[in-house]
Amino acid sequence: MQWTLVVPVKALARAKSRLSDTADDGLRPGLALAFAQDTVAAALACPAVADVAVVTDDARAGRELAALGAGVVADEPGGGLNAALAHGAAVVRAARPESPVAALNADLPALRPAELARVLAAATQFPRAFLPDAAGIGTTLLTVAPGQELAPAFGADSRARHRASGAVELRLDAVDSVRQDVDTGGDLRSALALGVGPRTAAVAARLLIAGQ
Ligand SMILES: Nc1nc2c(ncn2[C@@H]2O[C@H](COP(=O)(O)OP(=O)(O)OP(=O)(O)O)[C@@H](O)[C@H]2O)c(=O)[nH]1
Ligand SMILES: C=C(OP(=O)(O)O)C(=O)O
Repeated sequence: MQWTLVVPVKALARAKSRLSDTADDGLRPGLALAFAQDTVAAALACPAVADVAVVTDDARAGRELAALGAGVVADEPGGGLNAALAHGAAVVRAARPESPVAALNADLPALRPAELARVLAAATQFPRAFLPDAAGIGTTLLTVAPGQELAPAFGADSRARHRASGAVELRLDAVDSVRQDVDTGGDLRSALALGVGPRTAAVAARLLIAGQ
């Protein structure tokens, strides 16, 4: 079974505001882009993934992620994360109605293709399923079988909201790379400890050199 992934990417100039203590305004857009590049590259390297559609209004992010092999869907609703995901899911559904769809956050710089494959394999058993983030409060991945609505409820307390919506919580060990989203400096240290992709590693080295 091969999945279509929908990956939302916020405008880089506004992205990752909670990392402002770790990366200043000059470096943060590049750091957010590096997270997205490492996330998308790992997703495209996953044998369970047929294609990746990035939903973004950011021209630079769209160009760089298309260069990796992702499709790009314009964030036409411009109504925030869940509107972007619902729109992206509708667009990919129109092209591939028989494919299961997963929404995956773009801030998973340590993502490993084999771990993503295990999560998606577990999700195939359920009409809708999700994976909680490393903090246990949010969500990094929401999946939906063909013919079902994605009904994304990302944002504050999304683990509880996805559970309340009837999605099945995936309980898996050893998939830390799929859970480790990066919102804060502490999250970035955790991701670096897991081992990040090459683009994030390069920007993180510049952060260290700059003494931030
Ligand atoms: N297309 C799109 N993606 C979004 C939007 N808001 C957030 N995202 C993406 O959704 C995912 C999860 O978002 P957050 O972890 O809150 O990231 P963020 O909004 O950059 O971080 P903060 O500014 O610190 O809240 C990331 O992949 C973001 O790039 C949006 O309005 N449109
Ligand atoms: C959007 C989410 O991520 P974060 O908590 O990283 O903003 C979420 O967990 O639903």
